[in-house]
Amino acid sequence: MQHHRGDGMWNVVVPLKELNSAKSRLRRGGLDARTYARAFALDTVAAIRGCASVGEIVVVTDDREIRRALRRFGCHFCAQGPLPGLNTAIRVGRDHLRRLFGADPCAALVGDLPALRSAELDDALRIAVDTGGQAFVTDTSGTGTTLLAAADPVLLNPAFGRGSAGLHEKAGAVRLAGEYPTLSLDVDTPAGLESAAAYGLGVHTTRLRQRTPATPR
Ligand SMILES: Nc1nc2c(ncn2[C@@H]2O[C@H](COP(=O)(O)OP(=O)(O)OP(=O)(O)O)[C@@H](O)[C@H]2O)c(=O)[nH]1
Ligand SMILES: C[C@H](OP(=O)(O)O)C(=O)O
Repeated sequence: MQHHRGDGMWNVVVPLKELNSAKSRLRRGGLDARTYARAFALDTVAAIRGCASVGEIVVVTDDREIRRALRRFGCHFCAQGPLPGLNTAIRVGRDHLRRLFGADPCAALVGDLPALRSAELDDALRIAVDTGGQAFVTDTSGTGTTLLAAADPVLLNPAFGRGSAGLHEKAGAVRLAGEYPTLSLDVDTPAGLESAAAYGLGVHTTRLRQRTPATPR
């Protein structure tokens, strides 16, 4: 077992698709999806890194540019491996963290939360640890999931995708009922980007949005 930042702290998995295929709904909305996906990843991981309760971060991606861009945050990196899909990626990250760091609590976050505030994630993780099992935060629609956390990493069993909130709940995960406006705000569409901007985007997405036209094609 290696030394790490803080025994008992949360370790976090962030799955990130290859930039060329990421954020197809933004692309269909006329935005430069590749560049936005990269900025979202940077802002999401910067906010996670800013959490007092987070120890290690593992990013699961096959994208070399993302790895290069995120190196500054001291992340670990895993390749997706032979099997496709978001849940596979999260399981790969979870297992990597368990191998390296043992039984510390483990959370998975989507990588498209450009307005995420560290204090909000810290709050959610503090409540999640008390559940003793799995806990989750929904997206703004209430049907998707942005955070799945497990006090014991063996219990982290991701079912992300359409209707994931219901699936996580059915599996016994506790729906965190607090106010998590920036943790809930995964950006999939140009309208989602505008909602996130109302809360205050991270620096990378802010800069990009200032450079690119505000009105989608
Ligand atoms: N490593 C990995 N990450 C994934 C995969 N699918 C989705 N993700 C990541 O999971 C998070 C949530 O994904 P989505 O909201 O579906 O985002 P997306 O797939 O980029 O967007 P759409 O193309 O519009 O569905 C984002 O951080 C994605 O980069 C996958 O197959 N592998
Ligand atoms: C990852 C997925 O979200 P979406 O693809 O709808 O953003 C989910 O909510 O589990």
